[in-house]
Amino acid sequence: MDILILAVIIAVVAVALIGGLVVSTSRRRRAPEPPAAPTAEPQVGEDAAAPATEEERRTVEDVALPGGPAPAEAEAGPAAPPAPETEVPEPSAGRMVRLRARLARSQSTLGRGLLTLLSRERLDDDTWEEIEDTLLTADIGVGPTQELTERLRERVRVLGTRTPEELRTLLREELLAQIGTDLDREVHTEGGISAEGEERPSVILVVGVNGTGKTTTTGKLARVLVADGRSVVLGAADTFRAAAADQLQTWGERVGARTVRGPEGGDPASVAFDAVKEGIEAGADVVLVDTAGRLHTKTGLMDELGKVKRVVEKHGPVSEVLLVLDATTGQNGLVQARVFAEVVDITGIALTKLDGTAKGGIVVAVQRELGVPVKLVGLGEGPDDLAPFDPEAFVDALLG
Ligand SMILES: Nc1nc2c(ncn2[C@@H]2O[C@H](COP(=O)(O)OP(=O)(O)OP(=O)(O)O)[C@@H](O)[C@H]2O)c(=O)[nH]1
Repeated sequence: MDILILAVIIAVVAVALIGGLVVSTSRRRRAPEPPAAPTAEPQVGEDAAAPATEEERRTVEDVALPGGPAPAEAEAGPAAPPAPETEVPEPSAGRMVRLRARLARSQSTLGRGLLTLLSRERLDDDTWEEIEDTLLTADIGVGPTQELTERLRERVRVLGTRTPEELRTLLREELLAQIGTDLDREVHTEGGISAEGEERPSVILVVGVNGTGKTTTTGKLARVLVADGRSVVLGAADTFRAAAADQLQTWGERVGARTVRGPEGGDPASVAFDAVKEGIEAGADVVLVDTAGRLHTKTGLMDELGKVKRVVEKHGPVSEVLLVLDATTGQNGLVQARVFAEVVDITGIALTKLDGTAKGGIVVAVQRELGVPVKLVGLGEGPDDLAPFDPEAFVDALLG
C-alpha cells in the first residue's frame, strides 16, 4: 500500500514538473519580438514608417513657438527634426524703389559728384575733364564717357544759365539715354511644347564665374518667380562644390521649390537634363539651372557650358541664359563677360553687389560690351535683395 501511495505521489510530481516546463516554453515562444532596428535610409510615401498613434500625437498647444516656453513633453523625448518652413517672398515689383536708399548710399559719388561739377560758375576744359574722370571712375567706359560728356557740353551751352533742377533733368536724361529705356528687360519665363506634345517649362541657365553671386542669384530669382506666382524647379548643375548644391537646396526649400542635384563631381549636363525632366513631369513653370563657372581655360568652359546647353535643349529651347557679374570687379567683370559671350549666347545680365560699389557705371559698360540688357540687379545679401532692373529708379538713386 505504502509503495502504491509513493508511486502516486511520484507520478503527480512528475506531471506537475512536465506541465510547468511546457507552459514556460510556450510562454518563451510567445514573447514579443524585439523592435526592428530603424533602417539607415530615409523613407517616403508608402515605405515610410507608420504615423504616430493618437497617444503620441501632439496638439498645437504642445508645440513650442519661437520664443515661447518649451513643452514639458519635448524635454523628455528626442526632438523631431523641424519641418522646413515655406516662406512667402515679397513681390518683386517696386523692390528697386524700396532699395533706393541703399543704392543711393553707395552710388552717390557718381551722381552727386557730377551735379556738383556741373553747377560750377564756369565750365572750363578742366571741369569737363573732371566730369570725364568721374564717369570713368564709375566704370561707364571710355566710349560712353566721351559721348555723354559731349552731349552734356552741347546741351549746357545751349541752355545758357542753369538752375540745379535743369541740370538734374539734363543729367538724368543723358544717363538714361546711355542705359537705354526701351530694351527688353523682362526675364522670359514662357514655356513651350515638348517634342512629345507635353507642356514644357521655361528653362533659364544661370552662368558666371564662381564667387560672383551666381548661386545666391539663382536662389533669389527662384524667390522672385515664386513671389510672382510661378512654380519652380532648381537644377544644381554646379557639381564641383557640394556646398553650392546644399546652398541652392536651402534656397529652394525656403520657397517650396525642389532641387535636382547629382553626385559631387558628377556630370553637370546630366543634372541639368534631369532638372528639366523633373520640371516637365512636375508641370513646373520654370526650371532654373545653376551652372559651374570655372574659368580655368576657355576650352574647358566652352565644353562644359556648351554641353549643358546642348543636353538641356534635347527637351526644347532654353528661354534665357543669364550671366551673373559682380559689379565690384570693374574691368575684370568685362573680361569675364566677353569670354562667356563667346561660349554661350547670353540673353540677359544679372549684376550683383551693386550695393557695395560706387561703380554703377558698369551697367552701361557691360550692356555696350555684350549688346545685352541688364535684367536683374543684386542690392544686398538679403533673400529679397534682387530687383528687376529699372533704369529710371536706378538713375534717380544715382542722382539722390
Ligand atoms: N552685398 C551683396 N552680396 C552679394 C550679392 N549677391 C551675392 N552676394 C554675396 O556674394 C557671395 C558669393 O555668392 P555665391 O552665390 O556663393 O557665389 P557663386 O558665384 O555661386 O560662387 P560659388 O558658390 O563658389 O559657386 C555670398 O556671400 C553672397 O551673399 C549682392 O547683390 N550684394
